Amino acid sequence: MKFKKVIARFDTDNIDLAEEMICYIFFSFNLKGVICEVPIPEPDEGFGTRTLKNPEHNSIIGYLPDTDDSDIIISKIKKRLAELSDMAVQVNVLSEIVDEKNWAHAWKEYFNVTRITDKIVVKPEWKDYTPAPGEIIIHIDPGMAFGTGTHPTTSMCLALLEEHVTPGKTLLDVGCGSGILMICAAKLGAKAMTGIDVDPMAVDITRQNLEKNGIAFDGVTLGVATLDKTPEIQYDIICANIIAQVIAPIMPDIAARLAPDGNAILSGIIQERLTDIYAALDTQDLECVKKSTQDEWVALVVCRKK
Ligand SMILES: C[S@@+](CC[C@H](N)C(=O)[O-])C[C@H]1O[C@@H](n2cnc3c(N)ncnc32)[C@H](O)[C@@H]1O
Repeated sequence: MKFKKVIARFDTDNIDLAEEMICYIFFSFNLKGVICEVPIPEPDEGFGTRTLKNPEHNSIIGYLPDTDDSDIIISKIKKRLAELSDMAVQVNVLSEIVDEKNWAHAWKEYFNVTRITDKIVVKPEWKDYTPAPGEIIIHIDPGMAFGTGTHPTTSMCLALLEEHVTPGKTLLDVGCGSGILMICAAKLGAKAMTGIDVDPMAVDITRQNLEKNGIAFDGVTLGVATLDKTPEIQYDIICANIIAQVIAPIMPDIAARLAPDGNAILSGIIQERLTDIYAALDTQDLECVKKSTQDEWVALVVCRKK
């Protein structure tokens, strides 16, 4: 099958805000395999055996099946992206036709072994890494789904999972992407886990990655669904690494599934949207007990008000 690769190359002083806005527009047009490419410093020496290729530009890339409608969709995307100039984000959109087999692996050259904490390391399947005693290695092949651990929103969630998951805890991951958070939780001892995503490809990739990491499937439920269509079971930990515009409206559904002493880890939030999230927490009698930040991104740990 052929796809249209859509590249939004952008220039701005606020890269995180631009990433969030462009990803939101890409998701709203149902683009698949959305990745953010921004120039980053070289990884620590000794991580992996190959040199990372650093992108030259800030770009968000996504894919659309190449159908009769794809050019119309791209022109609508261009129109929405042009409106970002009001927020001092200049976007230039390029598109090209690619074969699925070519693009599905193109991003791999940017993904290296990534240390998240002293204990947690994310390792792409095709890289070498010898674990130190006691390290948790997350083997990941995100395929077309989001979640390599290199993005601040994911790495903050992984670090917060290390603080909150103890053996036997139950977990719900809203927007499981590559399954990276579920794998981390399972390796920290979580037992019953549910992962949902609106993207069927992400759910497939999560299933494959759980298998690659030797995570037993009894106690694991995966589904292509939104949270309101997911059974109202209570979980000790709920993760939602999406974006603030998605998280704030589903706060009642999150609250309904949070165990009395449970914690929700909310990520994918940029500083500018924090007040929307705090307002949504308030309506559900939830409060923030920890705030992590990396660049412009924020991840919150929330619980019921005591
Ligand atoms: C930023 S990625 C996070 C992936 C992974 N959990 C991580 O932390 O790296 C967000 C994921 O949420 C999914 N998503 C977007 N809106 C959603 C919604 N309303 N309900 C469930 N999943 C959603 C996307 O398809 C995507 O896979």
